[in-house]
Amino acid sequence: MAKLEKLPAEAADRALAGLEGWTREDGKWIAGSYRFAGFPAAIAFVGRIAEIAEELNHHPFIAIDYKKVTLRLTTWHAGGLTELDFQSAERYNEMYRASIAENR
Ligand SMILES: C[C@H](O)[C@H](O)[C@H]1CNC2=NC(N)=NC(=O)C2=N1
Repeated sequence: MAKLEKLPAEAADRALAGLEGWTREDGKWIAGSYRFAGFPAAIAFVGRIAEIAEELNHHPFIAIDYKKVTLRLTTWHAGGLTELDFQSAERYNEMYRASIAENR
């Protein structure tokens, strides 16, 4: 399936089942939150999100709430969820897991 082709609902639900910690907000968005030791760590993570978003040319909505960062993803051009949303979310999960491992 082309990366920017809107996924049918059941395909999106299947992709979501394999994506730890993310939920669907409505038919068009997925959302995931990450918690950090403090505000500086949250901001550092946002900087790394920006690098991945630029690499993928796929940009999340980012909410920073002190030690918590919430990302929301949709594919504007497709008017809903595409594989790129799930691939992006998986990259952010991988980056978060690595950042937690680093700080042990
Ligand atoms: C021109 C540029 O490739 C497009 O505007 C990209 C940029 N980042 C994007 N981000 C997201 N979330 N959806 C898009 O459709 C999208 N399109």
